[in-house]
Amino acid sequence: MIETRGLTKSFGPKQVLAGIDIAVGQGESLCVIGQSGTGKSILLKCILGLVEPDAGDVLWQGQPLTPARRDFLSGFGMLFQGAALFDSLTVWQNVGFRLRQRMSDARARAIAVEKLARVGLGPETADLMPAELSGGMAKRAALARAIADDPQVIFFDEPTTGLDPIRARRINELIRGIVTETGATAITITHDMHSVRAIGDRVALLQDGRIAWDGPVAQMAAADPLQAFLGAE
Ligand SMILES: Nc1ncnc2c1ncn2[C@@H]1O[C@H](COP(=O)(O)OP(=O)(O)OP(=O)(O)O)[C@@H](O)[C@H]1O
Repeated sequence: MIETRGLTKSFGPKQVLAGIDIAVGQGESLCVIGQSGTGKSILLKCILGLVEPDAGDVLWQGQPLTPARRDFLSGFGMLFQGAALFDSLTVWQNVGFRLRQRMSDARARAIAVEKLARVGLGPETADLMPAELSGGMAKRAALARAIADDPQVIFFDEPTTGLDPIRARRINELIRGIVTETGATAITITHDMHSVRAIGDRVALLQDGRIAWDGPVAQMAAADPLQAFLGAE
């Protein structure tokens, strides 16, 4: 279980997070939505320990995730917006990046090839360079990297950004399948309501620094605060 309690963060006079309380249970998939600039990325960075909140706590299994425990997060998976593959490494070296720190290249490569297969990329892609991949393939490779270490928690930052609707749908379906089959906890930052429907069990709306609505995806059609998002589709 990952939880935030009373997270606040300001930049100068601007308060971006004004007390965020969210809890995501083991195996649950939460989507955080909100308009551009509402602080979704800052919230994610606070959870990951990349930004220090002004106040509040991030808890993992009931215990505060202090800087000393942040190394826990190195075992978590992360799909970055725009894939963010390392240009100078091959696809399998990207996927096996963390694995290579604690096992032989042969073993890491075998796991990388297996994870690439899970996201629909054949073994022939393993030795390509990221520049040789299409946008959709790069996103898949990045997804394979996010799951390479069988993480308990996976963060997805705008997973469909830059993809056409068909590729976006395939990525959403892949994510949902992977989250379900691994039982991982998933936190997805998105403004794509198709992603919310495909990936999420629950959705939280971030607005004016607070969670304006938090509930099951199945109930969002009747939620007043979400109407602007649903109407924009
Ligand atoms: N290092 C920083 N210094 C000052 N302001 C910042 C900093 N980082 C973020 N902000 C501000 O915090 C607000 C929230 O930014 P954030 O990137 O979290 O928004 P977002 O909801 O993820 O937006 P988008 O959907 O466009 O990515 C923005 O107004 C941004 O300008």
